[in-house]
Amino acid sequence: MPISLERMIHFVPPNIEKMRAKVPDLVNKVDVVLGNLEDAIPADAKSDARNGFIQLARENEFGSTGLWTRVNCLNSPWFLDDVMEIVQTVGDKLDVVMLPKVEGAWDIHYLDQLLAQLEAKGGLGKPILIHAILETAEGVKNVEQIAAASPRMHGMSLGPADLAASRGMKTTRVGGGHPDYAVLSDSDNSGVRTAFQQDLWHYTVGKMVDACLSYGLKPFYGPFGDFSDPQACESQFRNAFLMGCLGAWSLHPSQIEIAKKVFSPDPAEVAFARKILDAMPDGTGAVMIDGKMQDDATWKQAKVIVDLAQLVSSKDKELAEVYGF
Ligand SMILES: CC(=O)SCCNC(=O)CCNC(=O)[C@H](O)C(C)(C)COP(=O)(O)OP(=O)(O)OC[C@H]1O[C@@H](n2cnc3c(N)ncnc32)[C@H](O)[C@@H]1OP(=O)(O)O
Ligand SMILES: CC(=O)C(=O)O
Ligand SMILES: [Mg+2]
Repeated sequence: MPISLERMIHFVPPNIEKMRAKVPDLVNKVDVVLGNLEDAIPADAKSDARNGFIQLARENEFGSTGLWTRVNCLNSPWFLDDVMEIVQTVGDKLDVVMLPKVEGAWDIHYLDQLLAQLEAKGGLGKPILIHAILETAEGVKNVEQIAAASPRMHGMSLGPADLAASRGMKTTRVGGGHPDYAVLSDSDNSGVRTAFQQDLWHYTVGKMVDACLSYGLKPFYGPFGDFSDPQACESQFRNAFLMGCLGAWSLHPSQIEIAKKVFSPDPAEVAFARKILDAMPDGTGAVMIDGKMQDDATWKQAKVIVDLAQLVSSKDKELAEVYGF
C-alpha cells in the first residue's frame, strides 16, 4: 500500500468545464482530486463526465496529489465504459477507482479482474487500487469479506445517503447527526429532561474501521451535505478522525480547510505524543508524564499520531514548522 496523505478526497463534477478549470488550483490545495461520474452527474451527462475526466487527467500534473475517479455502479449502463475508457486512456495517471454500492466480495473480484486485464493490455506497471463505498445494508453486513476481497483494496468510505435509503432510515440528510436521534435524561426534581443527541453513524463507522484495519486498509468518512453548517461538518469529521478514519470527502471548496484542520493531528497532541516516544526509547516499560501513566500501548498510540504528523509535514511545510519537524 503506498503511503500517501489523503485527508480530503475532493469531488469534482468533470462534465462542467468551469469545474475542470479549477483543477490546476485544486491540485495544490487538496490531497486527492476525484472526478465523479456517479450520483450527482445527470444521466444525460454521463459520457461528458467520463470524457471530462479523461481531459482533466491528461491536462494536469498531479505530483503527490492523488487522482481518483468514482465510476458508476456495477449494475448501471455506464460502468463498463467508465472503466474501459479511463484505464485505456489515462490508466497510467490514475491511482484509485472508487466503486459505489459495493454489496459483497464478488463486486470487488469483478473489478479486480477487469483492472488486471486492462493493465496487462495497456502494459501498465503500477496497479490501480480499489476504494469501496459502504452504502448498502448488504455491504455493511459483508464489510469484512469486502475488505479481504483483493490486494488492490485501498480502503472504504461511509456513504451515509445511500445507506440511509437502503436501510430505510428516516432521514433526508447527507451524513451528520439528526436532532431526533437522542437519549432523553431522567427528569430531575424540577421535571426538566435533556435530550442528548447521538451519532447515527457510530455503529457503521466502528464496523468499517475494524474491517479496514484488520486487513491493512484505510477507512474514511464520506460526504457532509449541509454546506451551510461548517461546525456540524467539523464535528462529524472529528468523530470519524478520533475513531480511526484518515480523511473525509470535500464536496465544496469550503470543506477543504475543515478536512485539513480535522485530519491533521492537533499540535498539542503531537507534542505530547513525542514526549511519550522520547521517554520510552525502546517502547517498553511504564513511565509517568504529566501525571498520566504511559506504557507499551500508549507508546503505540503516540506512534500513530507522530507518524501521521510526519506524513502531514512531508506535504504541508507550515504544519511541519508547527509540529517542529
Ligand atoms: C451522496 C453523494 O454521492 S455525495 C457526492 C456527489 N456529490 C457531488 O459530487 C457534489 C460536488 N459538488 C458540486 O457539484 C457543487 O458544489 C454543487 C453543485 C453542489 C454546488 O455548486 P455551486 O452552486 O456552484 O456552489 P457555490 O455557488 O457555493 O460555489 C462557490 C464556488 O465554488 C465552486 N465550486 C463548488 N463546488 C466545487 C467543487 N466540488 N470543486 C471545485 N469548485 C467548486 C463553484 O464553481 C463556485 O466558483 P466561482 O466562485 O468561481 O463561481
Ligand atoms: C457517499 C455516497 O455516495 C452516499 O452517501 O450515498
Ligand atoms: Mg451514494
